[in-house]
Amino acid sequence: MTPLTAPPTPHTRPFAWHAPTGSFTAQPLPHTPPGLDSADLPALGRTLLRHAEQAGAARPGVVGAVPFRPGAAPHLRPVDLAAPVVTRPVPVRPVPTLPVATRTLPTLKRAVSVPDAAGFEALVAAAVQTLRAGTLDKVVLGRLLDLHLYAAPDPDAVLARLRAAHPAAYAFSLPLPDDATLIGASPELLLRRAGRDVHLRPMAGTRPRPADPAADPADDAARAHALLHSAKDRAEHALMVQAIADRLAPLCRTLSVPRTPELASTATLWHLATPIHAQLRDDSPGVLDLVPLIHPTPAVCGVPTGAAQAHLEAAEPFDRGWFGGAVGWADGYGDGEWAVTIRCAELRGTHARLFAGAGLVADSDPAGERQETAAKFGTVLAALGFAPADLPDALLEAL
Ligand SMILES: C=C(O[C@H]1C=CC=C(C(=O)O)[C@@H]1O)C(=O)O
Repeated sequence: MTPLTAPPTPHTRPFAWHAPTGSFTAQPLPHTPPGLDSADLPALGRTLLRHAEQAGAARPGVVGAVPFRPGAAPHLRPVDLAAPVVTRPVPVRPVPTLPVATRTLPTLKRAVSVPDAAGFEALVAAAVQTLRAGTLDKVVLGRLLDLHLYAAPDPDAVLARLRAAHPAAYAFSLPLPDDATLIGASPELLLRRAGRDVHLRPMAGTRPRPADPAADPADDAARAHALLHSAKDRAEHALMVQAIADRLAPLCRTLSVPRTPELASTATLWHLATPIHAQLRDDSPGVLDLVPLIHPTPAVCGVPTGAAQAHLEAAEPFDRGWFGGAVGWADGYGDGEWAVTIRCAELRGTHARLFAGAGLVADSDPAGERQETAAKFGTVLAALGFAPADLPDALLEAL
């Protein structure tokens, strides 16, 4: 097993993308085009695709991330998608057992959550009042967890562990400015465009799985069943699907939206998911036109979008940055694949900033929603070496 420490020089690390449909890594091409701070995703994409072509790319492409806040600048880089693309599916590998020597690494100096556990529950309770008053139908409240570690985690080793534990996820590692890396394993496909075919799989509704689902399959199945038949979760899910379908419909020749959601599992959580398939009316909207149309979905923001955004601006005591945005790639034909940036962290030296959110409706329970965010932090925590059954007290208090 690769040790968790001793990272290679961050700016030489490529973008890595491991999706159920295929995997690749791509080194950003050297670039100096102006306008890189543009918030206009399609225009920025066109500029960088031209640049990739001029730099001699055989298959010009862009990779990067879109922040949560609409209007904030994306982080996009030109790449050559020709050589490094691997189209076969990622092999499903068993979760590795860590040797004892690495299991205890990296040691935790300090853990701080914003808001802290009590603060988050208070924000949920306040949001529930607003939801009951009827001005909002749903809002997704986020938290961050700052870990200060004695040793800097190696992003490549963290990504390898995320992939091993979540083989069906969209696992990514994106070098950011200031030697930081955005890393995660998102279960949620924002959208994939291949010609006129567009696929989405939005998620809302969550239940934790037992610590070892294989050891207690009946309990695991009962939790999944409870989620699938929960009126609260189904209502929250339906709001989201409707909002996404409404945004897509004007561009589509056909739009297939199943009436009932399906169950989706990660290693630790059950979710409700709806696979949506659309056929575009024409070739003109590329994936970089569609991302800003769909984002932010009610899976990360709320319903109605404007009121939910205003609520989050006022309530969340931190800037989400990339959390709740989108991460992925696009090519010169307008095809590409983007995941919702959740179950993620920013790694910067010995500092790891993790993010998690929970979708709230009028009958949400503050303690339950806080526990849900703790379970969602668990994706990256485990990849950093913090096993759920063996969390340090300082971390337990912060969760
Ligand atoms: C916002 C997150 O998850 C979203 C995706 C699936 C289920 C969710 C929920 O049940 O609240 C969230 O909408 C997160 O992981 O931080």
